Amino acid sequence: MEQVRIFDTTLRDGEQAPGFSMDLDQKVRMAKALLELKVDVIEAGFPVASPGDFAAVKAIATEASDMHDTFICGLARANEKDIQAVADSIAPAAKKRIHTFIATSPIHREHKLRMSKEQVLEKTIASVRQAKDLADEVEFSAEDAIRTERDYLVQVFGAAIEAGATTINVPDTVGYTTPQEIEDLFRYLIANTPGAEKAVFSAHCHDDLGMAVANSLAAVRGGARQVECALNGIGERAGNCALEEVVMAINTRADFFELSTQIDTTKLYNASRLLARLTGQDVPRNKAIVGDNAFAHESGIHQDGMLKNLQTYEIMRPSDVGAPTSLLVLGKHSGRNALADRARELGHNLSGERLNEVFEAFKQLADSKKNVTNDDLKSLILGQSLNASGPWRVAGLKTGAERDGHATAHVTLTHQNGTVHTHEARGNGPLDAAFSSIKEIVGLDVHLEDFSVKSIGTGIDAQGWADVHLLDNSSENEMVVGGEESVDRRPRIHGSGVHTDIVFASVIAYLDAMNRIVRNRAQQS
Ligand SMILES: CC(=O)SCCNC(=O)CCNC(=O)[C@H](O)C(C)(C)COP(=O)(O)OP(=O)(O)OC[C@H]1O[C@@H](n2cnc3c(N)ncnc32)[C@H](O)[C@@H]1OP(=O)(O)O
Ligand SMILES: CC(C)C(=O)C(=O)O
Ligand SMILES: [Mg+2]
Repeated sequence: MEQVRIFDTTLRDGEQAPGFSMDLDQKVRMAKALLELKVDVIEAGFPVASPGDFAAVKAIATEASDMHDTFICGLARANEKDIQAVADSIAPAAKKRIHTFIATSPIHREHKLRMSKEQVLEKTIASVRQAKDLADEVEFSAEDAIRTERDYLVQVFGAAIEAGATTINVPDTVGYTTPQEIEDLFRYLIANTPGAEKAVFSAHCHDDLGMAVANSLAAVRGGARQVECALNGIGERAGNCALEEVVMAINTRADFFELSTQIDTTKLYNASRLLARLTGQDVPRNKAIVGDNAFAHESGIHQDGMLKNLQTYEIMRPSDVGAPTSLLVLGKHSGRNALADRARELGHNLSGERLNEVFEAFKQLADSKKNVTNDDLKSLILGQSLNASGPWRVAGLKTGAERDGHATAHVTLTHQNGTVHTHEARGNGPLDAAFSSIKEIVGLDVHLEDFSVKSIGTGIDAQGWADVHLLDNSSENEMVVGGEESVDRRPRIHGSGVHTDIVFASVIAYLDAMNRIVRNRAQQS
């Protein structure tokens, strides 16, 4: 299959965007990752921009001094000083490319460069000629090509090829074009530029209208055989065409494009993360190919499909891009099949009514918590089994603080015989008040001996796990006092509760212990 060259400009166009500046060490580390990715060209910087960028480009060229598959390139305006700076900085590289550019559109010619068409043409020829003697290859770009008159563009490109440029880059500098328009432009340029057969045509698309990748792929359909792109799509303003996206589109839809690249796609994820780490700019969750959600599924229907066949909802394997394995995230959109699958992984076989009960509790939890973790699920299965074994269940709880430091709790309990009971009590705090209400409704004389709450997992929405120990004060269990020793024969009953609200968790725990006492008594009688 014919190959499309991947020209990486993470370290030049990417780095020149606000927030993405890198120092020499960082640029070299990134360049090593790009070499491992096997990009065809690394545009390492704009050497005349600063002594630091010159040194970084030189250090990268030195790193690539025996790398014969990757060109090291630097950017230069169409003037002698810039071109010489690129030549000097890339000198140590095994393969050297000078990239020189000048704007060709009327708005740039008239207002920015203040040059006539003829002057721009002359600069183009002079700079390509100079660069040709200083590197293995010369690339010429007509900045803002998309907004340039087509006949003039053909003239400039023809002159650049004649002067020695072997790559002709057609930038959509301001992200203005559309897929149909750019495909048509490439067909036109390749058909009409004198000497076009001696050059590789290249696309350099920006993302101002969110079409950089689509436009680059359309350019490829129109005959482009080099795509300029940056990892994570970084670059001026809204960024450049995202390297990982364009590469995986060509790769995944080889049936459509009938083309390939030489990129080792299994290195994409790590390279993307390295860039994020070095620049301190996180990859958005929903970023194609490398975002956290690229291979994550929360909705039940998708999870069910994934459990039956991965291809139902994934067009690439995570391993194709070096990403962690697909993730079924449990949340409020998940279904029973995914819940049962995760529970099985955790050692609990849930099915039938039991699965329904846990599922109901899970949905309640998921409504109050973004992600339900394995810890949450384990405690939910355990806690739910405690809470499920009545006869009493918590149906409602409202607590409030009073000015004098006391609190009130309005508790509603249901009994398995279908009755509903409510009671409001005052206490020293919301728990004291809630426990009094429960005691009143259930009608048991108990003593709270021990109580604790701990967090399961971390974060503001972590669940609370409450443990309660009650002493059953019923008459047959009275303390026996005799001689020097007193023996407390009251049974010590334990209860647990789990909830994102710790007051609720405590109430469930208290009621769990109460339920045990009720069940014990029923058994005894
Ligand atoms: C579309 C792109 O991404 S182009 C690359 C953009 N990247 C950068 O600009 C990052 C690096 N740039 C820099 O560090 C600085 O701008 C430098 C060192 C290159 C130049 O700095 P200065 O000499 O102070 O010039 P300044 O940036 O203010 O203005 C740019 C000058 O270059 C001229 N110029 C712009 N493009 C070109 C070109 N391709 N060829 C020749 N001259 C050009 C402008 O007309 C302007 O000239 P003027 O000073 O005569 O008006
Ligand atoms: C220098 C050129 C290639 C550029 O970055 C642009 O026009 O966007
Ligand atoms: Mg650009």
